[in-house]
Amino acid sequence: MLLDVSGLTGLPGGPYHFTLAAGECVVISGASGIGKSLLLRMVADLDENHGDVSLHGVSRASMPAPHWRRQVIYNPAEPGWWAEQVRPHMRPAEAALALLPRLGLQEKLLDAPVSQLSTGERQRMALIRAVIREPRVLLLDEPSSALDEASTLRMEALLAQLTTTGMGLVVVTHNEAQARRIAHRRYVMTSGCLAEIIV
Ligand SMILES: Nc1ncnc2c1ncn2[C@@H]1O[C@H](COP(=O)(O)OP(=O)(O)OP(=O)(O)O)[C@@H](O)[C@H]1O
Repeated sequence: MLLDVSGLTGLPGGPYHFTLAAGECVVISGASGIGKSLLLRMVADLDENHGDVSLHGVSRASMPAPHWRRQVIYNPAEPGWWAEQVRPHMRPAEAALALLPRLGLQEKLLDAPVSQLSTGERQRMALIRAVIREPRVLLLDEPSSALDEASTLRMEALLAQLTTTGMGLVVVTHNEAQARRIAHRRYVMTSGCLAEIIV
């Protein structure tokens, strides 16, 4: 199993259990405020949490936190940026250049200040920023919340291609049509547990 989450507890409650295979896209949905973002943050080890989380059978507890976070990347709906321009965030830059047109973004945006990008442009740039780091698992929190339909479909096509490389995706979305399009398996989060639903 690529990712195995067992008995995970923390601020949103729990214990939560779920699995993710290599090349799989798992969608998590649930009521607003139930704790989906906090769950993803716990998996990425960004907030205090307890439980067993492993990657390819290797326990998260056995590796330094930065090593875990390079392999399991959390991408929030409204990502943070640490430099003024877009380009310094893009390493390696060549990989970013190749992905820009896939998401309908112009190359000149790399040299724009982050603050001048539209919300949807920032959201797509942040996805590229995460993808080019080649994580084994990408945790995506409402990745198309700021996107129009055409951009959403382009983003979904990229996600599908990523799964063919073996990357595992966990996607939180409120968009039911999107969940049906992209999910290999689905969970619904209710207070205290994740229930797998048949797709
Ligand atoms: N750092 C925090 N400390 C305390 N409570 C928090 C913290 N962050 C979030 N919460 C609360 O925890 C609950 C779950 O938040 P979370 O953002 O995970 O919900 P969500 O399921 O992702 O919601 P949505 O679908 O609206 O994005 C909310 O009631 C939120 O106010």
